[in-house]
Amino acid sequence: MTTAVPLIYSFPEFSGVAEAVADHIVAAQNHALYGDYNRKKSLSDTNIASQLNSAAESMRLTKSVSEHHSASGNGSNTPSSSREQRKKKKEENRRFRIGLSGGSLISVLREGLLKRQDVEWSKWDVYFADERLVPFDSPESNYGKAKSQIFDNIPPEKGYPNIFPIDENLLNDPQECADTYEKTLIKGFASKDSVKLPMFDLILLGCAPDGHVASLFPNHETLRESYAWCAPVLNAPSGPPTRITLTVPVICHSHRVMFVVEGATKAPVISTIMERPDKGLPASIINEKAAGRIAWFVDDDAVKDVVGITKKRYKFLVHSE
Ligand SMILES: O=C1O[C@H](COP(=O)(O)O)[C@@H](O)[C@H](O)[C@H]1O
Repeated sequence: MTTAVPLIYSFPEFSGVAEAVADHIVAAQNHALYGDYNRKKSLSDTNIASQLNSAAESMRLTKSVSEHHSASGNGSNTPSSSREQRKKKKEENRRFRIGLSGGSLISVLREGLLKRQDVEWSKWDVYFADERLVPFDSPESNYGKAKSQIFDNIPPEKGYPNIFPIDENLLNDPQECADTYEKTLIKGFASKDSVKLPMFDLILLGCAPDGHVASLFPNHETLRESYAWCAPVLNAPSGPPTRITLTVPVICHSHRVMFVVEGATKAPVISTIMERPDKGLPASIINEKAAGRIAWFVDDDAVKDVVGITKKRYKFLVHSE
């Protein structure tokens, strides 16, 4: 039985969810890139380091994963100016590393993110929380959907993210596909130092009516995977049967985890997640293990059956430009 009480932000309409989700993502982006939720684009400010709060800074330093910092070391006049240059270079090379789910989440992101001016797309590394093993041009492909609905619609002048889809040649071999995706993660998160788990800045999750999260299905053995970063799924009970998914330890190691769920069809499962954590649905497991770093963004329909939860009023973190 969990004692974790997640933050739940509820909105009357889809547009409210989309707006708040986008704000939360941009805040996470700014925090990852600049250590400050409200940091605006300019990188020329060499005092940026003083604006990093100590928690964010120590987090970055200790995790010491693949921040692609090639120390410049040239042209420095004094020790302090070369230190400044190295610091600046490091700041310029910072990436916002996000894990994306598919499904209904994609339209929320499309609605919320594309209209914003402060998404620094070119600094995003986009991985997938799960993927269905179907061709990218199938409407069932999480990558395909995200690409056609979001990434292909980013105005060119706003830059383009680094996107890491699965290897489309491995659709018939779920184990190999999962292993290969794990290697992609290792390259992105642990190329310099070995790390036990990758630490995403943010993982975005949906939740299906049957309670599955990413491609972690209720009662499936992948829920208990404690070693692999990425696991194959062979017999999903709904949608495409073969998939790969990030594992529970990886999701729960993320700096932040966001659930985005809307619609009355989700009301029964949300009520089970919130009121019967002992049922062990995947979302309840994540609520428990990532306690303190989880926020739910829902519409009122999705939480209409839940009694006795405290819904928070969302306070926008990023000042609009
Ligand atoms: O199969 C999947 O379903 C979940 C939930 O999707 P939704 O449309 O009910 O929000 C999704 O998060 C996951 O990425 C997807 O592969």
